[in-house]
Amino acid sequence: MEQQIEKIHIVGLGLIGGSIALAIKQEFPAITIAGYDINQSQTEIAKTLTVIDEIAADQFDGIETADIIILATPVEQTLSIIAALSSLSLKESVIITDVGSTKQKISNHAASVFGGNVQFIGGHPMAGSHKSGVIAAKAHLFENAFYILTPMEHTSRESIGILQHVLKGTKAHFVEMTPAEHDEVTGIISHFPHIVAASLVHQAGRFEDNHPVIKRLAAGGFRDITRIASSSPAMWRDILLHNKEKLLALFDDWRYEMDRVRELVDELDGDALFSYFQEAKDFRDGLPEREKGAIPSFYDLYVDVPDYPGVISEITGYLAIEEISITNIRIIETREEIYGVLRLSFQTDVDRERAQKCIEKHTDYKTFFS
Ligand SMILES: NC(=O)c1ccc[n+]([C@@H]2O[C@H](COP(=O)([O-])OP(=O)(O)OC[C@H]3O[C@@H](n4cnc5c(N)ncnc54)[C@H](O)[C@@H]3O)[C@@H](O)[C@H]2O)c1
Ligand SMILES: O=C(O)C(=O)C[C@]1(C(=O)O)C=C[C@@H](O)C=C1
Repeated sequence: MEQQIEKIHIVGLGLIGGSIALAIKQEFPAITIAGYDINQSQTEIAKTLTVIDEIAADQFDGIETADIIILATPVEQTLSIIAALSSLSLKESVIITDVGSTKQKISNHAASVFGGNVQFIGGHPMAGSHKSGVIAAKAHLFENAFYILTPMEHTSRESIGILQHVLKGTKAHFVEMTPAEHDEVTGIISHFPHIVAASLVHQAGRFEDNHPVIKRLAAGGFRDITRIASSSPAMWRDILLHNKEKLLALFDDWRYEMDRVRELVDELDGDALFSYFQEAKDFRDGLPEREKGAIPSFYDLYVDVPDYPGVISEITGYLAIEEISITNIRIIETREEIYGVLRLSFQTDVDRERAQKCIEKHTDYKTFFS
């Protein structure tokens, strides 16, 4: 790598900015990472957790000496930061990138603001969480995920190589596409599903007056499909505002889809309904699990546990001793006799395997995962 990267400046120290900082630091401990977040407490937590080495007093404090600038704010904020950056004296060789979930507006804005004078490379790690904030940041958040890059026409291959090298610690797989293709694809597999998740929650909420028990009865299916409805409202407001055209087309497509299913139900067409679910199952089961591409947001481990008070804290206590973090825990089945099944969810399959070994070491509870 020709250019020596000594300092990285990150604006936005939340889940993604923090996770990228941790991943870079893990791979390149000698690189200095300075960071700023508009929420002072986020900045302070990031420093306390050594996610960053230096606190930038404001968005651009010390940015003139940065080799790489990473914008990790909600996408509407990214636009205004790009505009502000254009009037600063930055390193001639500086590389600027973002992590936004939308690319067209950001890339067009960067092109109009920077022209060919700055190496701007749009970026989007296709992994994350419904959680927000630096407290949720993890170095391995992007492991095995796709990291989409949307370079500009004048972006040099050398700059792209440098950025990919610096981001090597993410253990993500880099793929390049145009901003337009990016917004279309992510509209289908990310943005619109978030609208659907939130709409299902609104629908349940509308029926809660007549059925107050709805919240208590909401089980795995509703919880699974609506998990992402717990994501950051600010983030998703901005994403929808940035991807309006693609999403309007998807609303039309969704209406067609709902009318199609409605008709099958109305006609009590059992065969067609069976095929409808079978084809969906085949597609969903075909999603790549462990290779490149779609990765499960969580890796689940099932534990057969005796149904007595304290069994959950017993299990989590053993995992805490070995510093194995859990992303979710739930009793998913209570059998007639004395047993229940705990479903423990982990961010990676490495954590899951460590947990399985830990539980088998400390207990005789049966564990299993698919
Ligand atoms: N959450 C995900 O799963 C995910 C995945 C991939 C990409 N992204 C994208 O990453 C970006 C950040 O998302 P996140 O999940 O880290 O959200 P987050 O809420 O965890 O972090 C965003 C941070 O930016 C800060 N911020 C907002 N405006 C700012 C400004 N003007 N200057 C400095 N800091 C500012 C906020 O205080 C917050 O701490 C978004 O553009 C999002 O679309 C999110
Ligand atoms: O894992 C989650 O909770 C996510 O929603 C992550 C997710 C997505 O899959 O839609 C959300 C936004 C991003 O731009 C990329 C990934």
